[in-house]
Amino acid sequence: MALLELRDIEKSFGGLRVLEGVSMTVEEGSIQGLIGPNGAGKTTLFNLVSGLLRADNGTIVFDGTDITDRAPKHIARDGVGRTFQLTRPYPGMTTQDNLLPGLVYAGGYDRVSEARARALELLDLVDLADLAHEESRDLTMSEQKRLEIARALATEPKLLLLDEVFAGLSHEDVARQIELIDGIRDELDVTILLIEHVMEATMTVCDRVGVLANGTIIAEDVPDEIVHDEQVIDVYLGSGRDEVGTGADSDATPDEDVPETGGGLDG
Ligand SMILES: Nc1ncnc2c1ncn2[C@@H]1O[C@H](COP(=O)(O)OP(=O)(O)OP(=O)(O)O)[C@@H](O)[C@H]1O
Repeated sequence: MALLELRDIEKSFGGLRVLEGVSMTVEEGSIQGLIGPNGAGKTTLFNLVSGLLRADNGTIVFDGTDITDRAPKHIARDGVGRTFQLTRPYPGMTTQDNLLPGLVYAGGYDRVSEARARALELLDLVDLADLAHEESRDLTMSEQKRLEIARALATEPKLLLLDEVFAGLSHEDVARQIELIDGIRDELDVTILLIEHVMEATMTVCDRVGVLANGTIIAEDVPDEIVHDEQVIDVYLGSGRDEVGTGADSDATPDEDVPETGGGLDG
């Protein structure tokens, strides 16, 4: 069953047509990737789904309900959680307290004592329980990225939108992040849609991947098909083709750095 369905979504900023008829579905229980050149409109799509922006045309259906014109707070309460590309913990708050607004605002926790207990469980899940009482601004980048995920989970989502949660991480931290995302799907029963430029990680963790370019979805398939799709290679993967691995069974995975590709069209 489709948990999220986008139908013919259009969005312009002034004279700039960013999305020109985007249709895609995210199946319940899946980890779906969304890749595409810089400026293709991936974050714009997240902003539309989470209600921060309004589509000019088209329909967004989440869990059987039309949420196209809903306010962000209602969409969060309906069960769509998200992270932001730039992590932004509440300054001056501990790691644990950073989760409380989400738990109370959208997670359905009225009692602070229960919210605090749930916050600790979520911090444990993202491997930050030891840092629960540290000020969030003292966390490393990798820890802040995991806190960002925990903050999104605090809203108790059915669908989690992850915006570049592998960017800038070491090879080791990328592997840990992949494990975490798998765990969120399997243990919390959360469906995941993720935007990413780190191709090896994307192709490893995702069940299916959609490619956004030129205002539309130009391909949508399992990772192994996407990395061999000529059109996708032309507009996005480009010369990074030989560096794009699909995980353990790939015959083209480099053993040094995790490849990051943003080639192809810019802007
Ligand atoms: N609020 C806005 N006002 C005007 N233009 C915007 C706005 N938000 C996004 N844009 C423009 O829309 C286009 C798509 O931006 P968006 O951030 O969605 O792309 P993206 O695919 O997420 O890119 P990246 O991979 O670099 O993060 C860009 O040209 C961007 O400058």
